[in-house]
Amino acid sequence: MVFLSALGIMGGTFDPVHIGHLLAAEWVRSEFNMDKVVFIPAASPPHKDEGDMTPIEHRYRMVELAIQDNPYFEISPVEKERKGKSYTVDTIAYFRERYPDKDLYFIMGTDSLLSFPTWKKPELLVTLCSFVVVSRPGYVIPASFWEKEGLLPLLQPKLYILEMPGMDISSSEIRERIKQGKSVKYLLPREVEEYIYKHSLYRRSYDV
Ligand SMILES: Nc1ncnc2c1ncn2[C@@H]1O[C@H](COP(=O)(O)OP(=O)(O)OP(=O)(O)O)[C@@H](O)[C@H]1O
Ligand SMILES: O=C(O)c1ccc[n+]([C@@H]2O[C@H](COP(=O)([O-])O)[C@@H](O)[C@H]2O)c1
Repeated sequence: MVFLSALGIMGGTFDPVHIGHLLAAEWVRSEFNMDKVVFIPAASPPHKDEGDMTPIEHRYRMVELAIQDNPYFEISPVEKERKGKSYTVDTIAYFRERYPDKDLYFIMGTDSLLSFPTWKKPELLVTLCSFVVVSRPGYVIPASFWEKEGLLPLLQPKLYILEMPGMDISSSEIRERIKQGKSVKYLLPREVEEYIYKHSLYRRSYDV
């Protein structure tokens, strides 16, 4: 039996999931020799306006379709099923309890790291897992970020910064392109693209 102990957790709004997300998860998995990466679509992302957000059922299904060909990728409904805001500290506490012996790594892009000090209970969160931050075109960590007192000394020992091939892709750009009738081919998996057209996502209000 192979002993595998590192688990990656990739949270996101995934509206829709795209190849930037998938590459980040696979890059980190491979670099850290993780046994799997669990994708967690957030039902109610704390920092995002839910007004025009696609219903979680669609976003969740698109992630299922996107990861189906990668045996190392899984999806969890933990935030889909939880009421209220999808706070990462609650999600990681759940995984910590479920996998007491595993090293947990929360995977995120540089933009997420920059907002990290404003997340719910960041001082508790840093005690529950480590963090892998992947590079993202357009986002740099300013020197002043490292000068913040209080949280940073706690975060830094648990933080890994990883360069990955730059993917200047965002869900918002994909949504905008679809709205304008432009191609999104190769920006996301074909199955996800087909799902979007089949359900007329990003063009009108949605029925689940
Ligand atoms: N192109 C990318 N390169 C690296 N990391 C990314 C990329 N796109 C998203 N991420 C990271 O994936 C996580 C989930 O991102 P999210 O679902 O909000 O996608 P997004 O493309 O940033 O969406 P939106 O454009 O709607 O804000 C975040 O931690 C984010 O930093
Ligand atoms: O817990 C928080 O306070 C918190 C605040 C902002 C973002 N997050 C998480 O960070 C991940 C990326 O967020 P987003 O908004 O870029 O999709 C996702 O899993 C969010 O739930 C978490």
